[in-house]
Amino acid sequence: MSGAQLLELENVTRSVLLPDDSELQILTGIDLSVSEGDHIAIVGRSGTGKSTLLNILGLLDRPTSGTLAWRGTDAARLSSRRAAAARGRDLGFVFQQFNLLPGRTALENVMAPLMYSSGRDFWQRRRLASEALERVGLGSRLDSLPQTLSGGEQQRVAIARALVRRPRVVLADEPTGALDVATGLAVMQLLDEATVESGAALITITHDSNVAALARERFRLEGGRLHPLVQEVAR
Ligand SMILES: Nc1ncnc2c1ncn2[C@@H]1O[C@H](COP(=O)(O)OP(=O)(O)OP(=O)(O)O)[C@@H](O)[C@H]1O
Repeated sequence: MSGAQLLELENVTRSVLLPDDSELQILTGIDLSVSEGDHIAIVGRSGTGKSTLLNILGLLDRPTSGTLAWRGTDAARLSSRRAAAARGRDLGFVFQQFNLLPGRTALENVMAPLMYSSGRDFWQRRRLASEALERVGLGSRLDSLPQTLSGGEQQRVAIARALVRRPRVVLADEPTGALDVATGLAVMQLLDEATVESGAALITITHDSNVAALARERFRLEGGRLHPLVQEVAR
């Protein structure tokens, strides 16, 4: 069952001005409600605006029109300080290419987001990071460097890093895109379980319908809008 509402998009559009002064309409009317415990998958062909939508959901970009509310407050009214705090603490990101710091151990990578926190999160960063790595099954690889880990293991480090501050929403952009099918599904299952366990909402952007099938709500982004997707995958 869904918990408190976190993000709400109403009739959100996003367009950009091209060099010839014409306007490219990328998103034409997005309605989406995201609550605690949700797992939403958004699929769509290349160039349909998935990254554009993810940037808006991650408070990195603003809609051209329509409203985006973050925990009941219109994001346009959030001070830049509150928006930055939400991005740092309440939103976790997982990327296709893992984006781990090379030359830093798994533990140091997961501790990195806690370096900017205060209180318990800062002082207990080593313990919190090692617990997060244990949760993703990497308790024995704390001192491993990313280049000595497999792709699936690197993505699990990235998941531990995304979850270590206990975000309210995790945004995953093609999280299985650099992994083989079996590893990708295992990583996705882990990401789903870990977010459910921490009570966060998970939004997965993917072009892989098997990955999308793990989500509890699915949409296809097409023509600048989200269309509910019925289960269409046999596994
Ligand atoms: N700042 C910009 N200026 C011009 N065009 C842009 C800009 N941002 C996005 N676009 C265009 O808008 C469309 C949607 O881009 P977006 O990156 O959101 O798509 P996507 O679905 O994430 O694609 P992919 O799956 O290939 O990453 C693309 O055609 C892109 O070229």
